[in-house]
Amino acid sequence: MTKKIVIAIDGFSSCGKSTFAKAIAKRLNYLYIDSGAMYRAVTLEFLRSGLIKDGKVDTSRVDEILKNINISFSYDSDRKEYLTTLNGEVVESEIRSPEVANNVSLVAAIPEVRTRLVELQRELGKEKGIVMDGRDIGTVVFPNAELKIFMTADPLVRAQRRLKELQAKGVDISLDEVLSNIQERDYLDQNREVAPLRKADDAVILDNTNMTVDDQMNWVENLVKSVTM
Ligand SMILES: Nc1ncnc2c1ncn2[C@@H]1O[C@H](COP(=O)(O)OP(=O)(O)OP(=O)(O)O)[C@@H](O)[C@H]1O
Ligand SMILES: Nc1ccn([C@@H]2O[C@H](COP(=O)(O)O)[C@@H](O)[C@H]2O)c(=O)n1
Repeated sequence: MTKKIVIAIDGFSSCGKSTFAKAIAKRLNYLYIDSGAMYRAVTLEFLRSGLIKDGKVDTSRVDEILKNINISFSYDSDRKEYLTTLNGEVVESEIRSPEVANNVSLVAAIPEVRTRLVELQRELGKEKGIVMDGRDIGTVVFPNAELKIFMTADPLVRAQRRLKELQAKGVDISLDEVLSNIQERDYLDQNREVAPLRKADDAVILDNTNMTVDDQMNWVENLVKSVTM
């Protein structure tokens, strides 16, 4: 009999956290939660409400909007995808837009936003049997997670992977633009005052620059066994 655990995956932008987290969740039949999608959904709502102008957030209406926001996830078995829902609307492609990517780290630095989302994330993980990826999952959201992984990869390799993905979706963007967004988000995420991106002391580092997803699954197998048996 194996015990259900919490697996926290943190790391830099676009290094493959969600790809890896989804594969682990599928293997273990666990719930997968993309905490970045929650910050992206809040950013989309702020943009739609006109709260973000010239790289600044009008903080006077943040509390009011957060009070009325509803974010949830569903698994679409036809598309074999997890879909993020904002106030009843599936916003999976909208939250991946360059506009959201360019503003999300600004929004994620607002303490009220983090308080609200951490509360939701803890609620989702209270039954365990969950893999959650993000920036502060092992340090703040689930400091007692049984398995913590901190992911990294060469920034240029990350940008090339992301570019390929965006181009396949028909997004017109250059490698330089993708790379500078990744580097800017890494900088803002590591240097904000509240819950900055950092490796938890008890996290295991995974650099997947030269690894396939299958290599990563082989790498994690014994780690999972060691904490679930
Ligand atoms: N080991 C790998 N080898 C090659 N490509 C990969 C690997 N892991 C993930 N990818 C690809 O890299 C891109 C980014 O992966 P993913 O979206 O999982 O990253 P992420 O860390 O969750 O990103 P974000 O920080 O934006 O949420 C995707 O196109 C994915 O298919
Ligand atoms: N736990 C988290 C998760 C994400 N963020 C912020 O959201 C941005 C988007 O996340 P992705 O995982 O989709 O890249 C990210 O750059 C962070 O600013 C966060 O702060 N905490």
